[in-house]
Amino acid sequence: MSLNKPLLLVAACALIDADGRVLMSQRPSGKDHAGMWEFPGGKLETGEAPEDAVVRELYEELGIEPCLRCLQPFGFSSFAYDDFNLLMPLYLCRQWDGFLRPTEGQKVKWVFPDRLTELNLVPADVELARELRDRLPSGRRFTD
Ligand SMILES: Nc1nc2c([nH]c(=O)n2[C@@H]2O[C@H](COP(=O)(O)OP(=O)(O)OP(=O)(O)O)[C@@H](O)[C@H]2O)c(=O)[nH]1
Repeated sequence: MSLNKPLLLVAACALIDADGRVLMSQRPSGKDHAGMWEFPGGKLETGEAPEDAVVRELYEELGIEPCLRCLQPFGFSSFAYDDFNLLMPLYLCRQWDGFLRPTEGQKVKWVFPDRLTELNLVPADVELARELRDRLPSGRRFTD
């Protein structure tokens, strides 16, 4: 049971490129789960809608601007960390303006869906990565 813990609302996004690969971001040193991989995104600000949080966070972290209409709900993670319960919707996005420019010193990489679960993922993302692997085209048919 996960009683008496604060609920943390985070919104995240799986950016998908023309080859069908998903952008993953590595948590920088000094943060919890440093070195582990996660979807770009972040905490909701007070009163903020999850979609607006995704647009804001992607601009802040990666310098790109997804259009609101391009965010497609995919699923969510509900995960009990030691000190909070995480609730995190995940959106898919295939269209954005601007060029990828990680702004917070974080490493990012494009990953084919069938390789996502091989990453050292933050715990709350493991199930979502499996879902993406199973539901997205592998994206490798025309590249191998
Ligand atoms: N952005 C993001 N956060 C995730 C994911 N999965 C997951 O468990 N989290 C957790 O959600 C929490 C909030 O993430 P965040 O990126 O806004 O915050 P942070 O810890 O980097 O701190 P800060 O932005 O306040 O400096 C973190 O504890 C992070 O580990 C994910 O896929 N994306």
